[in-house]
Formats: sequence, C-alpha cells, structure tokens
Amino acid sequence: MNGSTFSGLTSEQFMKKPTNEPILEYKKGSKEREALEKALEEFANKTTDVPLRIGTEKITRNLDKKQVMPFDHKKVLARYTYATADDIKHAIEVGLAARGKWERLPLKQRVEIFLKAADLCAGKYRMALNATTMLGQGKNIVQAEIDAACELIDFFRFNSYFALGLEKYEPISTESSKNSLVYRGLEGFVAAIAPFNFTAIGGNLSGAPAIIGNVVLWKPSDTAVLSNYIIYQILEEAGLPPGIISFLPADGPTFGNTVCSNPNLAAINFTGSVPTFEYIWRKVAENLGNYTTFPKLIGECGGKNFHFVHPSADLTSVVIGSLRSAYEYQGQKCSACSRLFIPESLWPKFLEEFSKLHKEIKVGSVQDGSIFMSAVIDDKAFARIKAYIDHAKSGADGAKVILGGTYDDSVGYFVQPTLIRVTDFQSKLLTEEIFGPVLSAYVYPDAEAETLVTKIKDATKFGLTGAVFSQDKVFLQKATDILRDATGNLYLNDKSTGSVVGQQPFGGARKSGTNDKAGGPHYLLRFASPLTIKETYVPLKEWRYKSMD
Ligand SMILES: NC(=O)c1ccc[n+]([C@@H]2O[C@H](COP(=O)([O-])OP(=O)(O)OC[C@H]3O[C@@H](n4cnc5c(N)ncnc54)[C@H](O)[C@@H]3O)[C@@H](O)[C@H]2O)c1
Ligand SMILES: N[C@@H](CCC=O)C(=O)O
Repeated sequence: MNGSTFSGLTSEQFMKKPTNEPILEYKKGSKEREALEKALEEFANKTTDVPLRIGTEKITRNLDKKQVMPFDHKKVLARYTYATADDIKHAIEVGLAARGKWERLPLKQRVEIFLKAADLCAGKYRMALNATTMLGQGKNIVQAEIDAACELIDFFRFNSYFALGLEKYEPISTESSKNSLVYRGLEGFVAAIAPFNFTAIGGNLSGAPAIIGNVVLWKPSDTAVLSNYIIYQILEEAGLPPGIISFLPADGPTFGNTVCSNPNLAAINFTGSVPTFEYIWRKVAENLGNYTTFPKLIGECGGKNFHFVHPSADLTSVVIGSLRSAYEYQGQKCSACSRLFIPESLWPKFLEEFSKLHKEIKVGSVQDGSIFMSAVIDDKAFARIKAYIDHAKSGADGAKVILGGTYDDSVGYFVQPTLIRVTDFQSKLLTEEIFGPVLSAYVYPDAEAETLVTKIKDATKFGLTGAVFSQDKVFLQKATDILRDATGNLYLNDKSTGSVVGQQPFGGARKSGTNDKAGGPHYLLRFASPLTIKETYVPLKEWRYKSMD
C-alpha cells in the first residue's frame, strides 16, 4: 500500500492490528441502556417486513412466514417470504453478472466498505442489532451485545486486517523474473447458510467471502431473519454494490438443492448442525460432474463439549465456568458445556455451590433486564430438549435429574436450567448434542482421572470445544496431549464457550466441522483462488541441459 489516506487513516495506520470492540455494560440508567430500551420498545411494538434482496430488487410478495419472539410466541417480530428456486437461480445470475467488476476491485476498496460497516454496527445500528437479536433469538442484553454488536464488528474489522495481511506475502522474484500472487475471488458464487444462534455468524459467513471478491447468496435462518437483515442493510449503507450479496430467506432443502445443482457453485460457507452439513455435502457429491470448479465446503457444526475437572481444580472456577458455559443463552451455543466429568472428592461441594447459584438464575422475557436466561428458540428445539429431559426423568441409563428439569411452552419456549447425574458413560445424554440448557454430570473415582481423559478422547463423534480444570500443571500438559485430536478449541482452567475474534480462532475437528477457524487469519484464504504470475524478462533461448554436452 502507498501512504495515501484511506478511510481517513494513512495506510500504515490502516494496517495496524484492530483491537476487539469493547463490550458495553448496560447498567440501569446508563446512556446505552436507555438507547437499547428504546430500540426494544420500537421493534417489540411492530411487525417488521423483511424482503428478499436480489440486485436492486426488494421482493415483498406474499409475506406469509413469521419470525416470532421465543419468550412470547404469540408476538410476531417480522414477516418474510421464502425465495423460490427461481428467485435463487435469478440471484445467481445477478451475482455472476456483478462478479467481474467486484472481484477486480483493489482489495483496499472492498475493505473500506467493511470497515465502514463495522463503524455503523458500533454506532448508529448497535441498538437495532442488539434489540432484534434479543427479541428474535431470545438473548439477554449481554449475550446480544457480545454477539450482534461486538463479534460482528470484530469479524468485519479483523477480516479486513487479515485479508490485507494476505497481500503482505510476496513470492521471491529474481533478476530475470518477477513473481506475484493475485488473490482472486472464487470462480462462481458462494452460498452462505447461517444458523439462528449467532447474528454475527450470519454476517461473517456472507461478509468474509465478499471481502475477498466473491459474490454471495446469503440464506439466513428462519429464526434469525430480522437481525440478519439489519446486517444486510448496514452493508448496503456502507456501500456494498447491488448483486454482491443477495439476501434470501428460504426453505432449507429448496435452497440447498438449488445452489448445489448449479454448475457455478464455488463454495458453501455453512454453519449449523451436522445432519444439515452432511446433506449438503452429499448433494455436492451427487452433482460433482456438473461443476466448473471443485466447490469448497466450509462447515462449522455442532459439538458435545465437556468440562473435565481434575481433583486439583479450583472449584469456584469450575462452578462459575460450568454454570455459564452450560446455561448462558440457554445452552444454545455450539461450544456450550453439556458434559461435566468431576471427581468424587469434589462432587458434594460442587453440588452445594452450584445449587446455590442455580437458585438465583432468573428465566424470563428478554425485556426484563434482570434475567440470566430466556426461552429456547422454537417449538422444535423445545420438543427436542424436553425429550432428553424426559429420558433422564425415566431413569434410563442410570440418569437422575438433580436440578431443574421442568419446562413450559404455554407462553414462550421455556426450559429451566437442568443438571442431570448420569452413570452410564454411553448414555445419549453424554454423547448426543442437545443444544439446550442441560448439563449432564459424570462422577468418577479420583484415582481414574487419567484413564477417564483417555476414554473421553474418543467418546463422541464431535470435536468442537472442551475444557480441563486442574492446578496440577503436569496433568494439564498430559491431558492436553491426550486430547490433541478431540477438540478444535481447548480451554485450560476456563469455560468452553466465549471465543473472541482474533484471540481464539474458532472451529471444530471431526464431525464438528472443517475447522477453518473463523476469526483467524487463515479463514479468508478459503474464499480465494490465488493466481500465481511469473513474468520473465529475458528471452528463452536454450533447450539443452549442460549435462547433455
Ligand atoms: N461450530 C460452529 O461454529 C457453530 C456455530 C453456531 C452454531 N453451530 C451449530 O448449529 C446448530 C444450530 O443451528 P441451527 O439449528 O440453525 O442449525 P440447522 O442445521 O438446523 O440450520 C442451519 C441452516 O441450514 C439451513 N438448512 C436446513 N436444511 C437445509 C438444507 N437441506 N440445505 C441447505 N440449508 C439447509 C437452515 O435453514 C439454516 O439456515 C447446532 O448444531 C450448533 O452446534 C455451530
Ligand atoms: N464463538 C462462540 C461459539 C459460536 C457457536 O455457537 C463461543 O465460543 O461462544
């Protein structure tokens, strides 16, 4: 880069590593709390219409789908429509027509749009992002702030920084030839398929490929349509040209089948459950002979994350960390702790301390600032989580509900934070992703700590996050080595959730995903198709080797 000004900064300042967006506290009476309450009131008292967005078109026909508030499911937050297969094909054509110009822009110009978007998220639209995430996805104030505001802002700023960083590497040139690398976007289009649980993930799945020069079809989750559409509008206001990202709420299989059967599919950027990713992967395999290029498949999926507690562990950290990891956002983080392995010697004290805090957990509407938890996302999630709790209540697998275990969907999809003691190591409570506020504890004899870590290593098909709590450094090292292949993100003496962009690049191993580490420097390369150019200055004259003389 030269020294000219860029986003009001010199290029040298521009290249400076960003810092993470500070998390606002929203204390009662604070300016930010007042602004948030105003935004909550505004969005809660109306139903917002969300169109399909393709190029310059806003399509609002037949708004027959509803996004409801999970904690009060009679209330409709937004109305939207599903894109048909024809809409999706049209968006592909519009994207491909816009691709050439966008992909050839200097990276700096694309980055500038995303930096502007980050500023809009941090300022003008912060409360709209948080309020729609709270009302639509059932997050409390802090959970919305760390996701919809801070993580999204961080994704836009750090992705910009990491993308520019790619261009720092220059291949070696010689006196007779110059070598260079051009980070082209992928040839074709990228389909970004987003989950409901993190607003920021929707922005990253679509935004990261676009920064690199791709055109993107963004399918938000049905239960996160409004917050995701606010991001779309922010990108538009920041200067994203029409056609680069299409916004396409759609029926999952209709979207999946349409994009996977198109010869121009260049990548799927997916976050969601393992079965959905496997479905998409199979569709791509079925269509393999039809593609112009091998589509890249980037998928971040579920987990069965654990806290392993060694007898030497600091118990307060275990209690606080487990409570937060298992119950924050109702356990609906892919990284949420759902298995606790704890030694006999610590179990009674753990239970005493954990129960005290458990009693203090308030569950309710997100409009009540004093709640710790709200409702789970929808009726399907409610039924799934309830079935696991009922399984435990039936006494199957030697399971026993110790705390919580009640649920009620008459007003909202409420499930109380639940602790289950499980004695069967193979129990589905210890092997399947529940994705709700259910923590299963397995109590082990102190002397078997190392044997148990070895058993945990291959106990599930997942490999997302895990935590080891131990004051014994030698054990910590040994456990880290044993668990080397068992997670993508390992935490030592910390909870298994809460990764921060730029600090803990995130992604799981095994069936938890392709482990491309969102929020890290290498993620962006997945959306590039680098072109190496060698230019030789001297004419080619000799074809014989010296050894032939
Ligand atoms: N590893 C991570 O980084 C990470 C992050 C967040 C969530 N998750 C995982 O996501 C899951 C929760 O999210 P969810 O309930 O939204 O997941 P999901 O798999 O139900 O849906 C994800 C997206 O896929 C779409 N979809 C469904 N069927 C489809 C099909 N046949 N073709 C194409 N798209 C289809 C959905 O409409 C949605 O937009 C959990 O398993 C969680 O662990 C993982
Ligand atoms: N970044 C999140 C995980 C996202 C999955 O839902 C965390 O680590 O808490």
